[in-house]
Amino acid sequence: MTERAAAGLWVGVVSLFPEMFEAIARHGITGRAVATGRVALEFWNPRDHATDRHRTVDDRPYGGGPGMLMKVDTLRAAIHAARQRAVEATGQRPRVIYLSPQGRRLDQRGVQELASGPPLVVVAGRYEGIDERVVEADIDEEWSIGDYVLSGGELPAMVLIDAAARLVPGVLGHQDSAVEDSFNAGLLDCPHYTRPEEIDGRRVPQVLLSGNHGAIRRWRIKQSLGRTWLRRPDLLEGRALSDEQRELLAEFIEEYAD
Ligand SMILES: Nc1nonc1C(=O)NCC1CCCCC1
Repeated sequence: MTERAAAGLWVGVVSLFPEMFEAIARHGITGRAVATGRVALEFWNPRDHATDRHRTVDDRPYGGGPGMLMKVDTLRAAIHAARQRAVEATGQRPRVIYLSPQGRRLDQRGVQELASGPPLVVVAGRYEGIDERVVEADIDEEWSIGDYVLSGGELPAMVLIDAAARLVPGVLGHQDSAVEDSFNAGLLDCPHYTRPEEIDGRRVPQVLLSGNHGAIRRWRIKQSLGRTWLRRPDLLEGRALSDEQRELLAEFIEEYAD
């Protein structure tokens, strides 16, 4: 029996392919978050607002050129319906998000901002996109998951929802100490190991088998800092390190130089 919880995150999704979202709504940590009601997902399909016989949801671009755009009236009807439902369900006006390569680059800080704010309505584009006047009139924020072009906004929407869902209290069973997390947040993860103790002659670092939890904690912080220094030094720029973190990073660098 899954316990019911108040939605820590309410997301309305506007998409022509709502069934794609089963990937996050029906599986794993996010699936359990939805099943327990910690994350509420509701869907609006512009096609359901089409009034013509062919249920048209695309339209030709002014100025010609290849491809189509999402039809304005069916898209706007879906956005407005989702927005209204957000207010009914949460008592708050939603933040309406559009995913596109033209948006602000999503990172963990951005995910934290979105997860801790008002309910979200996420609009997934298709074809060549949406009319700029809909962006101006109905979209509050445009976000990008990276500098590449996908076939639709559904996968970016799922990336955003997945990352935000993990920040909802109770979604991650193993909520570590918040303080530790905040200190190590924004660093690359340390290496992880599980059985067997040896793979092709490669052994698990002895410290992880020692049962010395203090040494294990320090080793993991040192590895996170060291990997960040090696692979993403930009994440360390301007970052305040604790005395312990500075010592551990210095140790890593010294050993690396040897
Ligand atoms: N990259 C991205 N980050 O967020 N979205 C992205 C994207 O590539 N989206 C494709 C969509 C954009 C709207 C028109 C149809 C294709």
